[in-house]
Amino acid sequence: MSAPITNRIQLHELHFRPFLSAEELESRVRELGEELSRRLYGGDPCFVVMLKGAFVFAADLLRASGLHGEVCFVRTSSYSGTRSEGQVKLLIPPEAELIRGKDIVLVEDIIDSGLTMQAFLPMLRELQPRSITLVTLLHKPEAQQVPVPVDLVGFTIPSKFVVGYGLDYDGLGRNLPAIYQLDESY
Ligand SMILES: O=P(O)(O)OC[C@H]1O[C@H](OP(=O)(O)OP(=O)(O)O)[C@H](O)[C@@H]1O
Ligand code: HPA
Ligand SMILES: [Mg+2]
Repeated sequence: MSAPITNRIQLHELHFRPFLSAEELESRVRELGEELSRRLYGGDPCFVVMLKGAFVFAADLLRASGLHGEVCFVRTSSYSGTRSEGQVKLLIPPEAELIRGKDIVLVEDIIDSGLTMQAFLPMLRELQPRSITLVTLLHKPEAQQVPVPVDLVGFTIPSKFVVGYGLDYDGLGRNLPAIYQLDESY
């Protein structure tokens, strides 16, 4: 039998404590979906989802928004364990023909140092979208090293490593239905 989601968990050598419950996530994602739908009413949206971390959030957000539009997946990578390596690699680029002239909803799971968005936004702008609305589930303002034009934030959180609901520690934890925070007392 699997452990209840309210308990502490261990991924590899690190311990994590419960931080945001599945119910809190569901309710905030519903609000974000409604807000997006208000902002983009009458627009011509295309959702750009940042893999891998944003896949769970995006699945819920897109359904909550009720908007019609294509979905495009992009993959960047910079994290090794709990640290950004600084160098942002574009592993899966966006489909240019889905971006040009569209109102892009850029879906991120987390803005931490800001380096991923700092590297990716110019690449996206080069494809000439009509507009970009950047939505992130989590934002760590105290960890941010560079400015990022964020439009919608689910939760502003402290500068501690988190996992679950799409976010990983070294590949694990993405399928947890709630979000957990690193417990450094172990
Ligand atoms: O603001 P930053 O410090 O750049 O961090 C945010 C980015 O880091 C994570 O991606 P990661 O590179 O770990 O890839 P993943 O989504 O596949 O886990 C996360 O999903 C964001 O895309
Ligand atoms: O806190 C985090 N958790 C998981 N992945 C991340 N990528 C940037 N910050 C984080
Ligand atoms: Mg990651």
